[in-house]
Amino acid sequence: MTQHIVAIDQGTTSSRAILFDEAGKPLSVSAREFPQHYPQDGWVEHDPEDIWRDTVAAVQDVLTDETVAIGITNQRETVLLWDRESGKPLHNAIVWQDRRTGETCRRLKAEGAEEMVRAKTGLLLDPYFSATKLQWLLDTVPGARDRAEKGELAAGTIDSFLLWRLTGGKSHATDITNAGRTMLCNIHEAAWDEELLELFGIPANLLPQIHENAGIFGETDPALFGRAIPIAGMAGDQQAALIGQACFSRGMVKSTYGTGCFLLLNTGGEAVRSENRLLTTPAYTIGGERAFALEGSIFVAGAAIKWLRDQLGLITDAAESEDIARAVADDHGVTLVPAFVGLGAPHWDPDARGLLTGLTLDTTADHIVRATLESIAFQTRDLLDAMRADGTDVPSAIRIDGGMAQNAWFAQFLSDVLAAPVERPESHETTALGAAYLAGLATGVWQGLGDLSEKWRAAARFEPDMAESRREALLADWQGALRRAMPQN
Ligand SMILES: Nc1ncnc2c1ncn2[C@@H]1O[C@H](COP(=O)(O)OP(=O)(O)O)[C@@H](O)[C@H]1O
Ligand SMILES: O=P(O)(O)OC[C@H](O)CO
Repeated sequence: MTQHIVAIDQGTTSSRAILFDEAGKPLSVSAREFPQHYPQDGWVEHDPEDIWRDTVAAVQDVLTDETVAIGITNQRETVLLWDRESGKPLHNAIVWQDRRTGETCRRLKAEGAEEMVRAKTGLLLDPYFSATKLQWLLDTVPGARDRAEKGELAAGTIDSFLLWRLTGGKSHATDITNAGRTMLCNIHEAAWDEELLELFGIPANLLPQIHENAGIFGETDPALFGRAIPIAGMAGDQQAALIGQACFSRGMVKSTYGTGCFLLLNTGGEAVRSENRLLTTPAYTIGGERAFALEGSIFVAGAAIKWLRDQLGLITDAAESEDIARAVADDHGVTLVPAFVGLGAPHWDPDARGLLTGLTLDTTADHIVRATLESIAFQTRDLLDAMRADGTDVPSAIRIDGGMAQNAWFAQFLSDVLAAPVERPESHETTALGAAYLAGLATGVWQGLGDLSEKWRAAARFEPDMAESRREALLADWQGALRRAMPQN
């Protein structure tokens, strides 16, 4: 009997549904881009009703009678509050890129909270994570804290909101990878932590139950798709990409280039603590077996290409950046630091802002486009250097995916700058594939991780092809520009 799985991939810029067959082959895709809201400098919001409407429509587009399960993967950290009775959000969701709680984080650091937070969560005190965003919602939305204390409200990341809505309010759950990014979860115990809840002023009754990644989270309300379909897997999108890339052994690494760039190194059952400002994060728990990862998070990757298109009008679509980068001999000394929402790993500077250096009268728009692509490779290099400095074994080849990975010029430049081979898999939908794998493991479509590893194939491999002297010169320019983007550091 044919068995299909639908993966929901709710990303920062688009909501998608992808139908997979038993071979892990994508059969159809439905995607909808949705509006970003920037109410103030450094603030980023999403309307949860946009996300909900687009997700349901995308699932309806691809669903077949043979679909046996749904998996969910999502932009992480983005958080919202909703009414348990009506299911209505109280406010827009506050997006992971949002910096409005920078001051709160600075205060908590000054009060000496960072060590306790790091030891329990593996995270650094930065506005990136959900806890201070949720605290802001409770303190700012009129009546929210009172209603929360009376048990009238629910909170959660996007996975949890979608699950609630898809199950008609029957299931309020999340998975360990999403919980691990809230800054409220003790990742060693896989449980909400009282001391953290108190620090951020979050009532425990707001929060979902934490589950393993592969298992039955609930069933869809039959009113939505004509029948009840099990939701059998959930994971944050970067962990789902790690699974979709079959990085199941300690020492395997993947780097995903969507809105941001996230490099995850599987560290097996050990939660490795970084001395170089990387994050320690749950990778997955499947069948009781826990894996952790070291993560480097860059806030702006594909978002910089979107900026070239939407704000500067230098390109008309993202793919055009590839031909432009090839058409010029070099970047003509131009360097971009895309610190549009501060800088993430390994710098963690919420106050850094974007910078373009090396401009001359003969700089062209094409040089700026090329410098934008280059900046994402330089940031990845900084992450790998931090991992090496932590003494972890960085593997011989890096597996890449996400929208930007389709850009072959970028993939080659990345390999040149990293001085390491870069591999791109057959599947373009690696994140969604990871969510499908989880749902398929829980429903017996696939038997175990070994089964999934065998399916991974490199469709393209990029070998380093740049003189060492040139690489060093480019990296020196990058480091110089980076220092200027963070004057207070
Ligand atoms: N060929 C390309 N070259 C460079 N960037 C690209 C290309 N195709 C897509 N992108 C960028 O990739 C991002 C979309 O990737 P995706 O993985 O769908 O992101 P997300 O899940 O964050 O919404 C966009 O920011 C887009 O600008
Ligand atoms: O939307 P993406 O794919 O860039 O991913 C967002 C991350 O999960 C944020 O941590």
